[in-house]
Amino acid sequence: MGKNNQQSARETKREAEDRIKEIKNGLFASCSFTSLGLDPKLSDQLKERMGFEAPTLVQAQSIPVILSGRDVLVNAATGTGKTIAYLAPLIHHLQGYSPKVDRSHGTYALVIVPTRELCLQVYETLEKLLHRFHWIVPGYVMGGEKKAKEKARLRKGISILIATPGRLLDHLKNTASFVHKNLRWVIFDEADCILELGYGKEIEQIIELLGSGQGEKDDSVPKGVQKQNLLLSATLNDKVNHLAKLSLDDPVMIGLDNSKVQPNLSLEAPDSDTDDLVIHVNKSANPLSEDYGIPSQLVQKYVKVPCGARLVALLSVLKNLFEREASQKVVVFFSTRAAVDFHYSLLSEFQWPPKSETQEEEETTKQLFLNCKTFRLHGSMEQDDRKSAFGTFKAEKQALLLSTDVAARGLDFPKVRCIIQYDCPGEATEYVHRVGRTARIGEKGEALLFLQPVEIDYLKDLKKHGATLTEYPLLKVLDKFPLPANMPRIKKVISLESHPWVITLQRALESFTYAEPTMKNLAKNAFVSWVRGYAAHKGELKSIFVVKKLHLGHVAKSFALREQPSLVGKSHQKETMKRKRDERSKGLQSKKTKKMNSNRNVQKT
Ligand SMILES: Nc1ncnc2c1ncn2[C@@H]1O[C@H](COP(=O)(O)OP(=O)(O)OP(=O)(O)O)[C@@H](O)[C@H]1O
Repeated sequence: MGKNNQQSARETKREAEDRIKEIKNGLFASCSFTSLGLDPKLSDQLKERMGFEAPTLVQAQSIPVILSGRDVLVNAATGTGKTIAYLAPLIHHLQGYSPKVDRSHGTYALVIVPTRELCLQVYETLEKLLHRFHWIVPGYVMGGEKKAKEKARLRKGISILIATPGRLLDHLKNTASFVHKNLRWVIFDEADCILELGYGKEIEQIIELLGSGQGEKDDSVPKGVQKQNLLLSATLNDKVNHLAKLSLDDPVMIGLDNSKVQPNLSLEAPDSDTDDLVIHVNKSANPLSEDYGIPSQLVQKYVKVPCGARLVALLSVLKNLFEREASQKVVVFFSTRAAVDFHYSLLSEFQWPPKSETQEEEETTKQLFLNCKTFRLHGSMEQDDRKSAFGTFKAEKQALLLSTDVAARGLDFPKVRCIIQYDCPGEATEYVHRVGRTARIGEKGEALLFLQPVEIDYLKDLKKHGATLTEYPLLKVLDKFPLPANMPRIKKVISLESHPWVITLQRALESFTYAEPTMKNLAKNAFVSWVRGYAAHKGELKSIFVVKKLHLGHVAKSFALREQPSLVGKSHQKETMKRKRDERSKGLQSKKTKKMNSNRNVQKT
């Protein structure tokens, strides 16, 4: 590199660093945790144990209001510190109780989250925060754990309980020793997601069983000690209206424009004396793009790839990323569990250069195509494997995580530099949460969305929600890879599929898949589930993601298959036969229920 080039590279780096500094400055409030009203011991804990020098803006806005006892609806970008914003005020109150909080008092606060991983994450944060307040006991209950053990823990008493909705409802109905008569706080973290995952009915029952609905407050009790409910997400939208209506009483809205609040909802700005408590985030101080909160330092790109070259493009992008910077973490999102399994096995075993070219060479010269540790995460893994993948990926410095949307919400993996959405996320809210796994708390981050040429209109949908993406220079990246010696040099590549690197890698991938029956089966299952998932896009997106527009032979290529497998796999046949048998015995099911069942078969998370 020439002197001038070196100097301009240094300047660009400095500029980027200055920008990040600027963003970080805009993300934090210029006050202390104590000045927000938190107990000095708790503020010290935040500083010394957690390393938090100052509150973030959303914390500075939320903490005093939550401390005041008002119900609150918080809408703030991903990675801006919402967890502390609600946990700190609870701990502040509980540590000051006299007589002291005791296990025998049962549960005082309940945090409801949509996924098991988020449940564990919030629990871990809570444990750290409670280090100095050992008499306040944290705990969690969630699907996949042994119920008997949870019952025993509940019997002993848990002061602050983190829970997923299904398991919580189960305990509320069946665990007599679960004491919640002192319950004061119910918090819905990722509120919109809880509803999107279909937990609406469970939540209604939970609110009823707990007596935490908005109509059930006792007006004679002062605000500071009566029941208080909080709802939080980066993408609060009209779907949350029902839950808000059900659970929030005269709430303060933080980070919500009036335009986002539905007129038919009982969430009008509180009248007269409480008017001053309605807070609107000052967008110039808060580094968010308009609409859904996307961190402004996030570099958002899309890559346009025809279906038949998708797999090669993914592997090439990943190789380029890890060769550019070995020490980094990347998350790739897929639409189905089977797709995660296939790509995980492929990346864990596929070697490069491929066998045929190195037959004469020593075994040791071959290595994995991607030189990094690879993990997977999805909903049908064993609970222990899920925990271990989540925990290890979190701790690694250089690693790749392949996941379904189970990792899209709330998870805080430190130092993730790039998010790749290999399969489209569906609604823009999901796009926002997936990309939100990077660029957290003012850090740098990149996001790359894979689109087929027929799907390009999806960009317009994202733009409507404030996400503007620029094109990723795929051809330039492909040109960087050394061509195999036996390939003719082509001066001008006409299409991506005719690129010699794409041809060679695709052939090698197909040979690899066909060499192992297990691998081929994984590919076939992934193909079938992917096509079904594609057909399950909802609403307006149905006109963008149209199965009929797909060339299924090319889709097969994207799973390293030479020909298109039958879309009716054996397991699907078995399921269909079983369903028909059940239907015959139960009488005819309604058309609607059948449709719901077939959608469930896609196993998206
Ligand atoms: N005041 C602070 N100073 C420095 N870091 C902080 C502060 N508060 C929180 N963090 C850190 O910021 C990261 C993001 O926080 P958190 O997970 O609560 O974000 P979030 O807003 O809930 O994101 P999401 O919407 O994705 O769930 C975490 O690693 C957390 O430890």
